[in-house]
Amino acid sequence: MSKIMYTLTDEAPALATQSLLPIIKSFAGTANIEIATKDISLSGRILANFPEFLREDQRIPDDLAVLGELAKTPEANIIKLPNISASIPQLEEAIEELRKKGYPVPKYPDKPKTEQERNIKARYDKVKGSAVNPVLREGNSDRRAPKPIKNYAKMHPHSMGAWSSTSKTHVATMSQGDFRNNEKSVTMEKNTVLAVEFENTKGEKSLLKGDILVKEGEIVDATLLSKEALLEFLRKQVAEAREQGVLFSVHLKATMMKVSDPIIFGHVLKVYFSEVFSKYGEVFEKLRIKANDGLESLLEKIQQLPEKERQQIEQSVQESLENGPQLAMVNSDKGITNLHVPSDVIIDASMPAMIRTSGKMYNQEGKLQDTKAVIPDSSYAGIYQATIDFCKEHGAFDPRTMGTVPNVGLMAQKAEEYGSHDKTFEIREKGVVRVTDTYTGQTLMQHDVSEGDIWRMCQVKDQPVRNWISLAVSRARATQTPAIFWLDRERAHDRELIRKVEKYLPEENAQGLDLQIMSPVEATKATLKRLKEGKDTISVSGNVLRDYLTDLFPILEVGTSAKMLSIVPLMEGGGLFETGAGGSAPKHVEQFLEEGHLRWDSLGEFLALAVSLEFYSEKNSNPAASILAECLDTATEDFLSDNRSPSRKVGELDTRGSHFYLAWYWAKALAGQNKDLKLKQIFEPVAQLFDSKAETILQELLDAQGKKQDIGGYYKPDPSLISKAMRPSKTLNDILESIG
Ligand SMILES: NC(=O)C1=CN([C@@H]2O[C@H](COP(=O)(O)OP(=O)(O)OC[C@H]3O[C@@H](n4cnc5c(N)ncnc54)[C@H](OP(=O)(O)O)[C@@H]3O)[C@@H](O)[C@H]2O)C=CC1
Ligand SMILES: O=C(O)CCC(=O)C(=O)O
Ligand SMILES: [Mg+2]
Repeated sequence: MSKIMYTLTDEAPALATQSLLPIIKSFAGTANIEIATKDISLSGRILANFPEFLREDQRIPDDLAVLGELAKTPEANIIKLPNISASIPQLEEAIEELRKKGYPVPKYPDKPKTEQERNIKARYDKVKGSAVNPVLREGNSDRRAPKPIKNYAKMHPHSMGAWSSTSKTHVATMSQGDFRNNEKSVTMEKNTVLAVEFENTKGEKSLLKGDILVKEGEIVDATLLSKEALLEFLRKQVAEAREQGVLFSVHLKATMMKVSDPIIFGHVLKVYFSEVFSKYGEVFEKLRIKANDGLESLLEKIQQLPEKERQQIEQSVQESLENGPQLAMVNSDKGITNLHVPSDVIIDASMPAMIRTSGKMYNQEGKLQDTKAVIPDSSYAGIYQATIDFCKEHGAFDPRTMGTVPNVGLMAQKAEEYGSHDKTFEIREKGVVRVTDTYTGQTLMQHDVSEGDIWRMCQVKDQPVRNWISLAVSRARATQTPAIFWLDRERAHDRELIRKVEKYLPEENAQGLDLQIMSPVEATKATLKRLKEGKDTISVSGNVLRDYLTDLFPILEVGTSAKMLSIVPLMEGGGLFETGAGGSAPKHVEQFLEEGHLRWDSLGEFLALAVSLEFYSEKNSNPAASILAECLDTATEDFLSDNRSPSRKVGELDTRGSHFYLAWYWAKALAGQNKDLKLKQIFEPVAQLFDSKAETILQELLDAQGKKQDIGGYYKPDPSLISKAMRPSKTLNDILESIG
């Protein structure tokens, strides 16, 4: 019998799991469904990758690899919660914590010298950044706001900052020398093997990457971001932000684009703090300070210096901050700027949050201010400027009346930019990079490059593209909603993709459907206009826009992407059910540790579980699973209409209390249905117990708040401590224990 796999991840979702999973297990058990857990947390991934450093009893299986294999089978039924996509500083912190706990995993060798160090670094590089999603996503993405969620937002609109037509907020993006403008793209005519080679000005050749297997019909792109053009652009933006009196902010995806974007982030830091780096560059070199890791890491590492030298550098940093444009802040109270940590400001969440907040970000005084949002590469930056322009002209959106924008996203098999990490290179010297066909020796694409340029190659296979087109058509048909393919005829890669859309669409049953192709900027304008009028439009997009749009629209429409239904129909027939499109919200953990109040909203988990149970029912001919799913959906609707989501404030309902309400409503729905009398019989007494004990349970849960929590770690907390912290109601635990 197949199982439902529930993932153990990090931070707030991992905490929430401690309280929600026992409920899920008790309920699912009544229909003989086994819920198994798989550890894909950052610490779990580290431990699984270094068995030879660990004692026998410390070793753990590589659960991510197991799930990755499972995802390629029709049996897969995986509920995937958000996990940390670690930046280098996060990875180093996690390693440090594990070592302190007696797990002797190696340190991260940032400049490996020996063969062994290179091997260790390669293994860590597999763990860092977005290391989980690409492995599990063996299908394309279908993300949408379910009806009850939209209805809830209409009834209880979240706050939306007003927009002024005089807002100075804008996006700054490159007009030449960036990935978009240098892109070349080809579609493979047959299966073959490619290589990426570099030739310097002396004619010396070296292999950057060989053995790249490509299939017939696969689209392959190559492009580069010129360091010179980037630096010139950044210098101009820093100066301009100061003149314009707006905040300076940079929005990247240093987590997911784990090779290119930390380098770009490092350049931003070096340009903003150019005087600091020109004065103390050599000291930094000695201390192994890397601009890519951010200002916080720099300030930490200079602590090793003698006091006087350290103070001089701190003084110089302070002067740069005073002389430069004001930086947008991540946390004004603590003085954490946009440039402190590369993973603090992540574009998919940060730009929508800014747009929702009147186009403003926080300044050093903790006040909201207009900002220059620097998004160096121009491939997708235009959608945000178009949204800002729309809000300046028409004012903020109104959640009570606006439509919805579901997304069908191309992402299977490491599609496009998100699969480029092993083919991204920071160029060492002037020369040429070529993509060649190993069999014929033919050069498919080539670029002149200079020292520091970031060159990359991306791939997308034909089968995922066909599947994506099919999925778009089936969503458009199922909902009778117009769909727009966000593809840019001015971009080399998109032109190849458009050829496929034009070729495969006629093979689909697309008659009578409104399907169009528009450039991202045009698509944004058309979609926003309809959205404002209360009309729905499906966005059909590539992988990066999938990521951006599935935060942008949900955050505007329903206040957060955590409430999205996020389904990945796996290409081999299994199902991957992601929870929300949001991440793991580190600040939620901070609040929990300080005040014993967790405000993680598990709506994404509830929605994912319902579709997973439904899928289970079909796959295993288990009608009881379908009843559980149906009643869970009813419970979720009641949960929403009674407003049982966690509050932000200590002393009010938190994640644990919200889980209790879900269990209560779910039991009531199961007791109230008449399709499965066995389930009815089981849940009638449970519902009665919940009715009579609700007050006690809620009080027990409330009593647990208001004090500091010790969970014995951040990346690898102590399981018994988190379980104790997240399950403080004995009454509730006993009832759950008694079910079935
Ligand atoms: N699929 C995945 O595995 C993903 C993982 N990540 C990872 O998550 C971490 C944080 O990323 P970040 O970009 O800050 O994005 P997050 O989505 O974690 O946070 C953005 C904001 O969204 C709100 N939010 C999101 N989900 C919930 C929820 N369930 N309950 C309540 N509020 C929620 C919070 O805003 P507010 O406080 O205003 O309520 C939060 O601060 C990183 O480590 C990143 O790598 C990020 C995206 C996806
Ligand atoms: O994998 C990641 O790092 C983030 C994924 C993400 O943001 C998304 O899929 O929406
Ligand atoms: Mg995202």
